[in-house]
Amino acid sequence: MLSVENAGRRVRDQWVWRGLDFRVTPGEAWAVSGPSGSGKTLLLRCLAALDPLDEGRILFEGRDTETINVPAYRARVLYLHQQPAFFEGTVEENLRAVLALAQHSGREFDQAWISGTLERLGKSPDFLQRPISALSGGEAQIVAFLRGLQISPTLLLLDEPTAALDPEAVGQIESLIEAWQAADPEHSLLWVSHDQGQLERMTSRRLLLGDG
Ligand SMILES: Nc1ncnc2c1ncn2[C@@H]1O[C@H](COP(=O)(O)OP(=O)(O)OP(=O)(O)O)[C@@H](O)[C@H]1O
Repeated sequence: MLSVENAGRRVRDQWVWRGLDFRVTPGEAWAVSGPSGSGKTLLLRCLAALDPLDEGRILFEGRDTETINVPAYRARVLYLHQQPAFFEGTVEENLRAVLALAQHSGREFDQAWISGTLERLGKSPDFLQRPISALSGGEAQIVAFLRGLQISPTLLLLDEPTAALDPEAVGQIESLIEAWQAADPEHSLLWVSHDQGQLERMTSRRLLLGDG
């Protein structure tokens, strides 16, 4: 699914990582670990086509991400981080807004999936009408996941999405991701987390970035 070949990234004339070579096959869940500053976020941003490499290449389903159609790529490869951004309005308005983008034309708001998922997480039906500004950090992260997962990505790039959440919210996000992974044998992820217990629960392969 994803092939990283001899990848390197410099910041201020110093290599953060170099000679990075690994392949993610469909269905795999990878932990990305390493000390602070070892370039974990930078790696996920490069994989999400948000930052360029300085050498090497990234292939997604055999195609070089340098030459790929970026909006179409981002519909398949979803980057989720600690502080999702929303516009003012309700949860439902924010979920629907994504579907109005050209690259998702033809995709309908899936009321049954959204309601069923919220019910499993213990959220009442009026959750969809809550203003974004009234959500807790954990609830906002649930909305960010619903917003992303409704467009059926294949690969999730998770950059400490639960780092600032209480244990109940962490459990809800983890169950959401488990259900997503179980729904399709192609669904794969890379997860940056400083929580070793979480990485042991949620991943089975490990990429360790060194210090410098
Ligand atoms: N946009 C940028 N401009 C300049 N330097 C950057 C940029 N992004 C990252 N860096 C630097 O690159 C290095 C790697 O940063 P990165 O955030 O990827 O590390 P990390 O392993 O995710 O760290 P942490 O575990 O603390 O989140 C750091 O030295 C950081 O200061």
